[in-house]
Amino acid sequence: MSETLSEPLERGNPRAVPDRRLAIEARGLVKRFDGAVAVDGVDISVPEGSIFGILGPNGAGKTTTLRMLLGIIDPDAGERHLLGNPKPYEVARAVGYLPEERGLYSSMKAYEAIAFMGALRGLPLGEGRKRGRLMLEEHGLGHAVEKQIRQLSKGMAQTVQLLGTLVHRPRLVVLDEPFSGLDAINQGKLERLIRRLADEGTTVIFSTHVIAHAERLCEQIAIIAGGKVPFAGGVDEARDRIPAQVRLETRRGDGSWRAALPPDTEHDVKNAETHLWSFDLPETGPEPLLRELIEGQAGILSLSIERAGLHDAFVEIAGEAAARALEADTQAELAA
Ligand SMILES: Nc1ncnc2c1ncn2[C@@H]1O[C@H](COP(=O)(O)OP(=O)(O)OP(=O)(O)O)[C@@H](O)[C@H]1O
Repeated sequence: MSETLSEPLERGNPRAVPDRRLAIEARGLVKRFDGAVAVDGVDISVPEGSIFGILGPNGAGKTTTLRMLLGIIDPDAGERHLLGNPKPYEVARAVGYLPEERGLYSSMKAYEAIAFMGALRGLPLGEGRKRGRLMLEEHGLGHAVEKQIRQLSKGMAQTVQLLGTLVHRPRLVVLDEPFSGLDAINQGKLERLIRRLADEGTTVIFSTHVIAHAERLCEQIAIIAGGKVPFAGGVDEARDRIPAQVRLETRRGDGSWRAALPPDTEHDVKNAETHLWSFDLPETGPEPLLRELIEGQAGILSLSIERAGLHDAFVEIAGEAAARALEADTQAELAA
């Protein structure tokens, strides 16, 4: 039986991993702005201790969804439990939130800014100052401890804000587009930090329009487009929506084994001795195929099975328009 931190929501939770508590459980979330639907019936289940990505283009409804989960705004319909509580603001002290709009008081010193953010989540200021100094040093910003925010680069200020999000040691960390505005080196550092948090048992949910971050980091994702979630589940499960591609080289061009290849197999002859075949891996998997090839003496020269990436899965699930929108967001960010 799946165990939740709370009373299970009425509509059940078919995708929950058995025996794993849920840090977030939301069902049927709807939000309209001025009559226009921004989020249209979103279901999300985030297991405790996991890294969960909300992947979709700008305007898809990522921020609105996160804000509803956190209780910053109320949904027009649907319900959500955050750390088992149907009133998310009641567990605010156990949550760290990095909003999409970055900003710190520019006259504050870096360590004070971190302590201030911790104090907003119930951490005593003295403890926050101590932790702030330590965290800055640990993250290679020891030289910036006493610097005012206005003296820092944009990337450094963003790191300070991220540390302020974590200073009270939240059980759940919610990051809205955390990679935006960071250079490649700092993006790598952030990926490592997110992994470390999860290793320590912290649940991390982040939104992104960059497939690579979701693919590298997440155990589970929700794909969101036009306010709807056409897929929520494991990254591998999403990739398996597309058949793996088989590329086969054989010495022989005919034989009983040909019946094991799908009818739409592409066939090419490299030279009289080498036949090339490419096709979708049959649903029965590689073993029966290999057996036929071996028993039929096809003369296997090489065989590779390439699994689909999350990009192809995204196109399959969300459609080409959404995939193009993701790409455009990434290009726009690079140009900025
Ligand atoms: N406060 C608001 N008032 C009116 N419309 C809003 C408001 N907040 C969001 N929207 C609209 O809701 C839709 C979803 O926006 P949302 O910010 O959730 O998307 P997003 O996926 O986070 O994209 P982005 O990364 O660009 O913020 C958009 O059409 C947006 O214009």
